[in-house]
Amino acid sequence: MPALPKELLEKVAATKVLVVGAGGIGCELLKNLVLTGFADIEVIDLDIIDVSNLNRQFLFHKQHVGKSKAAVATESVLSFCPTANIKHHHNSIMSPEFGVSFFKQFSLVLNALDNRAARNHVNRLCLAAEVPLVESGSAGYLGQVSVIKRGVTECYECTPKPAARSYPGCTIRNTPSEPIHCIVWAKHLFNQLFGEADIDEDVSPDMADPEAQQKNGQEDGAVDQPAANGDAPQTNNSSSNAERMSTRKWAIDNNYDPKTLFNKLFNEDIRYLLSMSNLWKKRTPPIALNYDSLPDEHPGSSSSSSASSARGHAGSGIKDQVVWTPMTCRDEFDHAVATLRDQLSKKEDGHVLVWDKDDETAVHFVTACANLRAYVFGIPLKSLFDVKSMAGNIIPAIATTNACVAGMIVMEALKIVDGRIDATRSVFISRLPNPRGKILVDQIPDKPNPKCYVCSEKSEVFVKLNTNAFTVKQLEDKILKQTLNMVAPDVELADGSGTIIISSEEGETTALQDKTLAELKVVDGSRLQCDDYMQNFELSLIIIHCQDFKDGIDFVIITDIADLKPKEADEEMPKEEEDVECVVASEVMPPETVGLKKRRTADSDGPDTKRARISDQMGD
Ligand SMILES: Nc1ncnc2c1ncn2[C@@H]1O[C@H](COP(=O)(O)OP(=O)(O)OP(=O)(O)O)[C@@H](O)[C@H]1O
Ligand SMILES: [Zn+2]
Repeated sequence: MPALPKELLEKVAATKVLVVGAGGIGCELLKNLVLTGFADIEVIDLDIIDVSNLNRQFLFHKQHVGKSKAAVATESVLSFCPTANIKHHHNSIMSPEFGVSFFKQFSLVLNALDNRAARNHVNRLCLAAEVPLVESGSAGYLGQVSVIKRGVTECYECTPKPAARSYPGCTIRNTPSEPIHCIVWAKHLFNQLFGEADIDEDVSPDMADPEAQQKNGQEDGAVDQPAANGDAPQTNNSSSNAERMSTRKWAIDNNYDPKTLFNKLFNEDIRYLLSMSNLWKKRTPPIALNYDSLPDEHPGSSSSSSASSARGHAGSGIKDQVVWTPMTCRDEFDHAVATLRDQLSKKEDGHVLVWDKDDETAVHFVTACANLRAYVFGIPLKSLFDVKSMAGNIIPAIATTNACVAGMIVMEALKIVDGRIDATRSVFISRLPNPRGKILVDQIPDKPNPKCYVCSEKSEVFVKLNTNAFTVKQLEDKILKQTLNMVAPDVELADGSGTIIISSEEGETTALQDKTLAELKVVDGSRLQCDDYMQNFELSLIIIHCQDFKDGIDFVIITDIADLKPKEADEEMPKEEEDVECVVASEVMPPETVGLKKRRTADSDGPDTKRARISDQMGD
């Protein structure tokens, strides 16, 4: 590459840059930046180096495994460019200390992240701090770089991203038909037993399954619990799913005894499913497993040779690519349960294990459970390698793609530093050459979407839900955090009462979280003022009450305000609308009936005070 003009080189050297992420793209990017002449850099990454990173994250070597990515990346870059001024943070960019004032120090932010939550967050902070952002990503052979500048280009959230693929709860809990259904169930089971338990990730038979309840002779929803299930851990077998008992509590009460757990999961629950006869009218019914008599050969195979090699994890194939026999799965299950139980017992009170595709025991647990379930339902079994890649949603990372993306980031960064934002482009690496023979395709960045609830002037979102059933906690978790990507929302009724229903201060609104919205006077047409001080982001949420939700869907977000809004009357409710941009399916838990309790007003202790409190703690 020809040397940069002197004037640009000077600008480059004087530019303060933030690199977010020191993984596959981030390592290449840091190396490129210093070689280009950038000399004032801060880098942040929350992770430590894993052995699996070494094949493509070339700033890291074997001796660095277990150390901070940000620290080692900095050290490695300084070893070949000792004059650079690089500061590192071993932390998440979503931590409160990296707020708008932190972002304002930089002339440029470069993302090298791998997840949507962090990308959304950085997008919002760059918009708030008015710092240009270069966003990037890679997936196998595909790569992409785009420039985001407030008021000039579209932001990361101007175009809704497709929802992550999810599977209907009934399929996962009652009628799996593909290996992925069993893998999802096994990951949910890991969380129920050892991790952050989520009510939407229940693993026990679902009596509310509409198919099971079809009136057809006997109503399956009304069958008596089979005797073997009488002391079932997750006694959610009423059609309302109202009486849930914690799977975790049951497991603890049984000291995580692997055989007891096995019997419950792969025998008693399966016999219970079998009693829901409607489910098996057109499907092959599952088989309940017996802990003491499992085959040591693969389903359908008459020889046990492959089985014995699999059990010892030896044989000619690569160890992780051997498919375990049902008996090996049981042994692996026993071992993994015992190990995870020990790991959990060493945690401080209230702390749990976190599923990680790079944690060997966690992957062994999921592989064993997924395969035992697959065996129960006559679904093909998968190797540890396959389960790991399916459970981790892994598209193999390719070092050369990351290298190209990192190069493309620097090219766009140089245009920004040179004051030529109009010359920036969105650049894509495609899999096959286009008709003009190009693999790298660029396009002029799109303009901001005037309807974007993140970067447009009017941040309004409509949400349809059943105010009599939807709880405050569900509003916070499913809508504000999981769907609208807020991190620490404060929510106030915009009816002049100043009632705060959700506070980002821990414990402040805990007493309200199980109340339904209707109980807090949030009804059809209510407007909620939502504020995330960490993202400097405000949003009006307008509630549309809707009683009839089906198929496990319990709310619908509508962001296309213009089509919904009657021309004159702001307060009038929008009509039914098909322009739905996001649907999240889950079950609705029956609400508790408790009375309305008014909270403090914004004047007395509003989000502004909170912001000040946080900066006090930081000492700035
Ligand atoms: N909130 C965050 N704050 C700071 N760094 C983050 C955050 N979220 C993700 N990262 C970092 O972004 C980097 C993304 O890099 P990459 O896509 O190569 O992921 P990886 O974890 O290194 O690899 P793989 O996921 O394939 O094992 C990771 O190092 C990750 O730790
Ligand atoms: Zn936008």
